[in-house]
Amino acid sequence: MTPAARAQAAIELLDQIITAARTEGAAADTLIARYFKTRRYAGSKDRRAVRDIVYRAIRRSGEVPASGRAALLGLAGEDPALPALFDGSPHGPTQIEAGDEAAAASAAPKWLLPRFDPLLDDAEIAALLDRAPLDVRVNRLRATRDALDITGAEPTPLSPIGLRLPEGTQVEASDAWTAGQIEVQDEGSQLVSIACGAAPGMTVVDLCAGAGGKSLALAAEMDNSGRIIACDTDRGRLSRLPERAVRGGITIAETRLLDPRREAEALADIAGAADVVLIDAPCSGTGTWRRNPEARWRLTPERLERLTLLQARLLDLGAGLVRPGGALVYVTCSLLAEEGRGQADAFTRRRSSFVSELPPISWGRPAGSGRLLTPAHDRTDGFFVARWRAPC
Ligand SMILES: C[S@@+](CC[C@H](N)C(=O)[O-])C[C@H]1O[C@@H](n2cnc3c(N)ncnc32)[C@H](O)[C@@H]1O
Repeated sequence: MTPAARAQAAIELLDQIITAARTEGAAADTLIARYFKTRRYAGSKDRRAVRDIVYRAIRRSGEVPASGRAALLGLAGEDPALPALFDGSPHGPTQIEAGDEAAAASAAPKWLLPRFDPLLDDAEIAALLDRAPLDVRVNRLRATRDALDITGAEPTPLSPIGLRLPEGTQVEASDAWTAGQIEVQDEGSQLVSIACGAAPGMTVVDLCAGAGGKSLALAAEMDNSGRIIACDTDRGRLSRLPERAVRGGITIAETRLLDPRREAEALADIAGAADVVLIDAPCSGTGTWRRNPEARWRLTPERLERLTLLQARLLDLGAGLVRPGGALVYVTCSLLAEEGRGQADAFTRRRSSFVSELPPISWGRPAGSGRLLTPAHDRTDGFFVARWRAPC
């Protein structure tokens, strides 16, 4: 492909990504993969170059751009190599005309800025668009961090069970991954799993387990002894957990598919019985923009309101599963006050018999009754974590 044809491909992809963001359609990565599946003439260098342009254009636009062309023209204002590619050649973008719209640069949608946790200033918000490192969690059941020999791997600065790998490492092609010794997991996600305080022999409910990232980490903390009930309403995600558990040598995790709004019925047999309940709640994902910058284009005030209502409902549901004296842990990969400290304060007001306690960790910063990890301060994905002790 010529450089101009790559620019045109980026415009077409950005148009698709913008439409998908408005209509809750497929993720950018999926759209990019589909696009190239039907364009076999594009070699790996072309695909890498187009992908790079697309993601640079996404990262610099906090607001949804008017079109793919506007997104790229915005980027062209900052990258001197791009304007010349609007050359009107057969496969390239048409020439730039006076009045052509160019997307403005910003880190986040304007309506969202006042809703970030007060700890986040402009520099912290800008850092949400930095490039994320590639972290893996070492599975204590299969290996120790010191004994693993992976080219270029460095210990993660905060997590005692993490390794940071060179960008582009093909983790799933490695022997260590095949042997269940490592799992891809951001350092922040490892730390909030440790903050649950799960120990051997416990009964632990992971209420929003997804594909089991944190369930597997909890199982390792528990030395594969006890019981983990991993729940989710998404059949596709939850169905990936058993295979991952087998690879990691984990036998204590069972999955339970929940029917949205009828979760309590499916959990009646374990009401008041769990030593630890983890609620890794669905959220805006503002703490993971480094990996999913287009998530900013998908969030709307209405969607955020639906999420905060669901988080409150899941907290109340989780509270009913904790045994007397057990722990309730609330985690979000959000850096918005209403999904973090606001949600925790509202729960403490609703359920005053649950005593808020600081998570047993030293990383991050206190944020209301919980702690906050941010890319700028901790070099991890953003997380809020809070913890309560149930009444005896
Ligand atoms: C932040 S993700 C969980 C990520 C996962 N714990 C991990 O570490 O990979 C939130 C999950 O909540 C699930 N969810 C949404 N509504 C739910 C509900 N009513 N009950 C339980 N899980 C729900 C979503 O399907 C999603 O998988």
